[in-house]
Amino acid sequence: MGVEICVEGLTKSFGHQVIWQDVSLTLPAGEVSVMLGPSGTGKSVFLKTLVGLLKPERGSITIQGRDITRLREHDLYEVRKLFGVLFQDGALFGSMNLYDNIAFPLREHTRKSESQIRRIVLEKMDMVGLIGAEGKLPGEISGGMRKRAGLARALVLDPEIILFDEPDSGLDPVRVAYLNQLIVDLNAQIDATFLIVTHDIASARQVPDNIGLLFRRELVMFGPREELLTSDEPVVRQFLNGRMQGPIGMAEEKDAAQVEQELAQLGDAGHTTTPGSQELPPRLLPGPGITRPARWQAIAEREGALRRREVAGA
Ligand SMILES: Nc1ncnc2c1ncn2[C@@H]1O[C@H](COP(=O)(O)OP(=O)(O)OP(=O)(O)O)[C@@H](O)[C@H]1O
Repeated sequence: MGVEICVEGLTKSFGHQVIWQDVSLTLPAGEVSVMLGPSGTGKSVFLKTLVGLLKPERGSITIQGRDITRLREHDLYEVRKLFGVLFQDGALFGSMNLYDNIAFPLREHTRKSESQIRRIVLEKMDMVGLIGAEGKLPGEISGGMRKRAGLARALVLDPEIILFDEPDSGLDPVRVAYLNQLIVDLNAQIDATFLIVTHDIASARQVPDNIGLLFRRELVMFGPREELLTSDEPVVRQFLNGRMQGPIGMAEEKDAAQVEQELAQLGDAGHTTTPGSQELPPRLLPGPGITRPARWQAIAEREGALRRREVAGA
């Protein structure tokens, strides 16, 4: 079972530039959460702060009863072993074949024998569909395969928490669909806590249990998928619909009068619609033969109730 991460009142700045402030959220154990936000709102900085690579100015990050923002380097090293991180480009070593890339954390951080390492590496390569590609160099394979190799490497130390930094960037829609299915299947199989930073709205709609949105140096919302997807909050709606009209501008936020005018022209002033009037798209389910975690029952009931309310209100 993955572990819960509890973030309270977190603030991160670089010099005078506040990246985000007073961020509070709980990533529930074993669930998949997605963090959205316009470019430059500090999503990657958030991931790096969670894993202890960046120090926040204020607030706490509690994992297994310890506030990791206050740990010394040695203790932090231990906590980091709970994490697997999939970086944007897979962060593979170009001169090593996939087998050696994936074996690397085991050789660095454990005393396992080469035969034990072989068993683990092949098991993880099998999970991500890379059996047969052990001898390939990163430069010889596609972007999608590199992501999957990076994911296999993030899995070898059996992490309790996996952070994904834009796993879908640079992939075509079909590869993104396969990767999303792999993420949902993996979460059902290993039950770790997942946090995914993405710009892909289709993925954000289908994959997670929870969604958060960073904007204007704050966490605008964080909550169950169905709450965000049916929200009438103008920033959330603009972002999830990928449109220009709304509070989010090209470089900065827009002024209130302009936003009001745009939303009125769109016939979509957030405050005049019925709360929760947005449609809830279906969730991506684990593939055939994969046992669904216990929480799926509760989620299905919650979403079913919401759909019934939608139908009754239509
Ligand atoms: N080490 C650093 N020192 C100073 N500023 C930094 C550092 N790392 C990030 N920043 C700044 O923090 C801000 C947020 O960056 P970050 O990469 O987290 O944004 P993001 O939301 O992930 O963006 P994108 O969606 O485009 O990847 C940017 O203005 C960036 O320049």
